[in-house]
Amino acid sequence: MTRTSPPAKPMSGSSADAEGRNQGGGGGGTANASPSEIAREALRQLAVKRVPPTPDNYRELYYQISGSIADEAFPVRALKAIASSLPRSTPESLRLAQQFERGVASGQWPALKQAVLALCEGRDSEQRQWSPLIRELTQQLERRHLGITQARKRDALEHVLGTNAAADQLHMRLSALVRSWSQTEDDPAVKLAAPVADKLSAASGVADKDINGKALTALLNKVLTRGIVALAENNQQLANEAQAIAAALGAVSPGHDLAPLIEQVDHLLARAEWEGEERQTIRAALLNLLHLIIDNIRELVIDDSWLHGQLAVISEVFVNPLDIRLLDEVEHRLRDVIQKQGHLKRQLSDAQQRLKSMLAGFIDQLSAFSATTGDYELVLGRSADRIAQAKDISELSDVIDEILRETHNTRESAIRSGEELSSLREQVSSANQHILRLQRELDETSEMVRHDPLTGALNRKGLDEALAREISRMRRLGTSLCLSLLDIDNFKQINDQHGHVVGDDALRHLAGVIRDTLRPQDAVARYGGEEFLILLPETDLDQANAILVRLQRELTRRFFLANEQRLLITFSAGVACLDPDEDPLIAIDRADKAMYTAKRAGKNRVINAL
Ligand SMILES: Nc1nc2c(ncn2[C@@H]2O[C@H](COP(=O)(O)OP(=O)(O)OP(=O)(O)O)[C@@H](O)[C@H]2O)c(=O)[nH]1
Repeated sequence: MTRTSPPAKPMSGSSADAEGRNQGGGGGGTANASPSEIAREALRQLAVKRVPPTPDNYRELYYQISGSIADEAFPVRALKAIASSLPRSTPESLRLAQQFERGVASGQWPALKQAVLALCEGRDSEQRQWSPLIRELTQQLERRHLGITQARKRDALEHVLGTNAAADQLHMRLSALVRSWSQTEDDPAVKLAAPVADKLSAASGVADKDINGKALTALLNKVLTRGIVALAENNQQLANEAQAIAAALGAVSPGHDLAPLIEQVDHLLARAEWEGEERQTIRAALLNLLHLIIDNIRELVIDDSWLHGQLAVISEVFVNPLDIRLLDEVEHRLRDVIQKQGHLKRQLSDAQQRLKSMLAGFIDQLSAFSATTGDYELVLGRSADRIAQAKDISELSDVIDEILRETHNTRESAIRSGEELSSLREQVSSANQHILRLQRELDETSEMVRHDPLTGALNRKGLDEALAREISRMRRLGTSLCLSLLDIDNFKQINDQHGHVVGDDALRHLAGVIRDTLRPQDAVARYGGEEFLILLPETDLDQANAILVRLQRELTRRFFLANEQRLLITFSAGVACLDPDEDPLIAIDRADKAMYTAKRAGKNRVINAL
């Protein structure tokens, strides 16, 4: 291929630009013709062929005539147009556009090639920058910002996306949006609720945030209507506010700005906190008052050991953290104290009344006796005068008769007084005995009120109270309540071999091990001779079974000593869980049947009831 000079354009203008820039060779077909001859011939053919004399047509004919190949012209103008439309919004895109411009200005294909390659690479790397932006965008969309609702965020995003901006501009605008969100604080209310939302999401297996949002709203509604309203039982205003916020929450539609509601909830919670603190203070003051009253009663009843015992138990309750079961126990004990005090007061006033009337009788007797002896003294004085003045024996015999008669009367009266006084003394002593007997009877009955005197476990009355209390707790709190009936194995044998006293000790031992093994909230009652019933609140059937098995193991560790001989006490047990609406007697019956199944199956085992 021969290199030719660029054909001069027939018209002036851009030909100068083209000159010297064309590279590569062109061969002459008319090898001997000079360029000007070829040019002339090309113009002639344009006219002959009636081809429009455009530069391109001229150039084509020129090369046909010369028989050479046209060097491609460097398309400066077109390239400049491209350069002007290159993006320059980011420093990087500006740098690339300028490099491209320099490539065009150089008129050199290699420089332009470099600029185009850099441009392509820049595009690639810009493409790669979208990934972190999209990741950050989704994160910020999910975050809950203080003062920016989700709806507002969606609107802003919609606005940016809806502008049909070029990719780099879109990138720039989205970056700015995401940056503004990321610089906004998190909403603390949502921070608090987040773990709950996560739990709900995990529990339901649904990651949908809308569903979580609804669940959270429902949850908050419950907190307000049940939690706060219950807490504010003595503060109607607080309760009303909680109800009002709950109602407003129920009316919230998607996209609603929650910020004012969140602020109200914040305020409400602060007031509920004060309410709680005030209650704590009142509770502490009431406890102090109760302490004071108990101390005073204790000082007043110096001689009553029973009352002292009861009061000691009550005082103990306040040493430990308050517990509803213990308070229930205190209430029952206080009732017993009040009842006992009432009895004692009545007895005391009866006894006082009787002693008063006895004393009055005694004084009457004394004065009657002294009146009699006073008369006797008068008679004696008078008789002495008459004896001194008597002139003969016959006069004396009248005096002696009178003395004898008065002496006899006085003696009769003294005997009568003595008898009456000793009868009075007997009455006082019998009244005292009566008071003592009453006192003893009261002591015994009060001890028997709710506990079995042999084992210290609850008796039937105590069991009934504990059952009623636990069933109502179960229904109120929706918890589970299990019970177990256990019966000592071969107890008759223990009695027969070691005697009844050892049998009693064995019962006491078992009751002690049960008490030590169970939790404080569990209750144990003696249900029959060698039968015990255990109440296990907040326990399901498997847990109850495991507790009884643990009790069996504990009994193998803690031997019972019968006359220094180690005896292994075992039991068979049936376990049943109460259905919320079930009659407790039916549940006990089910446990009883399971216990008999355990006996028939070989004893020393625990079986769950059907
Ligand atoms: N020492 C003593 N024995 C009692 C008391 N109450 C019941 N018993 C005795 O407990 C025994 C129960 O005997 P059974 O009903 O035959 O039962 P068992 O020997 O344990 O046999 P299984 O239950 O089949 O293992 C009887 O001998 C009763 O007299 C009590 O308060 N003290």
